[in-house]
Amino acid sequence: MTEYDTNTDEDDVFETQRARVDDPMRRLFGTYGRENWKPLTVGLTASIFAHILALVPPVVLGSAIDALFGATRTSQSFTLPLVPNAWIPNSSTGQFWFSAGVIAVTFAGSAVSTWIKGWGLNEFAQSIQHQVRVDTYGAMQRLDLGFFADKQTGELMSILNNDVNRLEQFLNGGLFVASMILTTVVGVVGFLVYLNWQLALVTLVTVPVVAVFTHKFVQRIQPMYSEVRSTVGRLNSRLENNLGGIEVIKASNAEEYEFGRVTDTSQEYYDKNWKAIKTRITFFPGLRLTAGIGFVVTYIVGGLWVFTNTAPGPLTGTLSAGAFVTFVFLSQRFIWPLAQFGELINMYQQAVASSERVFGLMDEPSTLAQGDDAEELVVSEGRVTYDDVTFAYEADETILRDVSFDLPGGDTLALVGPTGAGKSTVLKLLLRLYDVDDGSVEVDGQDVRDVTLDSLRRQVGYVSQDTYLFAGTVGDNIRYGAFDASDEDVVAAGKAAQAHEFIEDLKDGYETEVGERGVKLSGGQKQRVGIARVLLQDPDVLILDEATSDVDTETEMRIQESLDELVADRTVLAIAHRLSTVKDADQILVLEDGRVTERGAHDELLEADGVYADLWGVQAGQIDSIPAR
Ligand SMILES: Nc1ncnc2c1ncn2[C@@H]1O[C@H](COP(=O)(O)OP(=O)(O)OP(=O)(O)O)[C@@H](O)[C@H]1O
Repeated sequence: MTEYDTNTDEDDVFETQRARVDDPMRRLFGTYGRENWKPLTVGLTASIFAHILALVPPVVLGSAIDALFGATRTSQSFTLPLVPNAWIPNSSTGQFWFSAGVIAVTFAGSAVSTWIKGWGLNEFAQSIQHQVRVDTYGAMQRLDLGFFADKQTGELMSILNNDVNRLEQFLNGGLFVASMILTTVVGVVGFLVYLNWQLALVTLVTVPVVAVFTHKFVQRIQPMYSEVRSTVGRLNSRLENNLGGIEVIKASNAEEYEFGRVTDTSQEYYDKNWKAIKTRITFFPGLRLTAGIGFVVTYIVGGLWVFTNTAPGPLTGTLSAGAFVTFVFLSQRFIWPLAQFGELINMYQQAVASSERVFGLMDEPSTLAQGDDAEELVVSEGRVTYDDVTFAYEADETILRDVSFDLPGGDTLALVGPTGAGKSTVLKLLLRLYDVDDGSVEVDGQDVRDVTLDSLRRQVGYVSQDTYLFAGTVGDNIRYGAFDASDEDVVAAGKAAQAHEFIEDLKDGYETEVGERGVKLSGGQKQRVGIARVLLQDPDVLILDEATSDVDTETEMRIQESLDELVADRTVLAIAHRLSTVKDADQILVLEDGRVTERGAHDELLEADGVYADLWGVQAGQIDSIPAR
């Protein structure tokens, strides 16, 4: 019995998703199974065939003992169940070679069938695994950011990995075990009853013992596995957090502290797992003992029967030596499949839980679904209009209230305001990462909710404060989003973003790997790669979340130059931290607690002597802190 999977079922954060799925196994087989019925049929047929063939040698041996190897061999002719007598040679020597041939052919047939079974069931399970994973990822990728804000990456990864893999395990291993149980138990028990129903009853005495023993074992070990699974979860998140925060650990000189925490969590896993292992390793000897008792009882009863030539106790009739040998051999064959029954039930339950999570995620509705009548966004001028926009992330916590502005094409809007005022939120609504609760956001008179997401995001570019780079080359990262761009275009974008020089200085130029999340580049370099990326996309409207991070004066200048190149001739909405961006903006909007409290051009706002004048004073170094108002 294998150790069960290491995913947590308890405290399931996907409770809501799971609850909405009815009969997930029917859906799994109905949707994905149906498409892959050919390898399934081939695999199951071959599996059943292989198991039946494996039962043949003991049967042939039994017949051979009675007809060929005993002292009385002339009195009984060699026969085989289901084989016409006409096929069997008349002479004893012929019969001997015939029986040897049948056994050899059976083994060869069993080997070929096992190979075909392996091919069929693996092909079936792997194809479904692939299709389910890709479909789940596709569905997940379409969800809005609110969903991702609520769920941890590790939790979603566990669906895409553990749950999908668990389905594969069930579809391959589970179906194999099911076919084995069915064929072997039905085949063996049927044949034993056919051979001698009375001795069969004696042999089958072990069946309830195996069933009870297995049931008790599963009952005991299940909670232990649950504990193991949750400690694995804790260990994983500890390691994930530590590796992600390795810089902070080093900078805070917390290596020893973290080493201790990892050691404790790992020790906890060790203890729980060892407890489960101790129980698990008693199961197999216990099963062997039960099988042994069955063997001994069958041997004694059957042996006495043959030995004394009289039916022992209340039993009646005769038993030949050959039937006895077949009996003893076959009686061992159904113990193991029976013991696997508990495992099968367990695998099935796990597969149900996994497919509920997988399908639940697939069915998660996106609140940003695009309507069937969504049209392409056609940008002519690039005018951006917010009309009384109200928005909340959580139902009862309004973040933006009645935000309105009208930004003519080609103009720049600077959003300023204290931290948490809602500046980023305003911009996210233009990209339609979230939908407004009230009011509207329009580009050239088209509501962003009425256009296709694809056309919107193609024409509205976004430079974030912290450029996310994907593992890959610098060139790949610049090309991201404009995948067909030529090498020349990529270099031109690099040059325009003032990034060409440093890229050329890298080991392999544009082919240099940037490492995970671009760790091999500095903050300023990453930003310029991000700007080159957006330059290549050439959007009409640009969202700019300026970085606050301190960079040296030269980098600052370079970034400014690349930004100048970027914002030229585009409509720009910026969260501005650079004095120049704010000062030169056509409109400045001061946001406080989700409301627009001041608006106008730089000089007008300075004159008004409000919050903006204070913010400006602090930034420009004219005053030390914002005075209380
Ligand atoms: N995904 C989210 N779910 C719930 N609340 C959020 C989410 N994102 C932001 N908020 C909240 O919305 C408010 C506005 O956040 P926002 O990021 O728009 O502010 P900001 O003005 O851009 O701040 P900063 O200048 O610090 O970046 C904050 O109170 C924040 O806690």
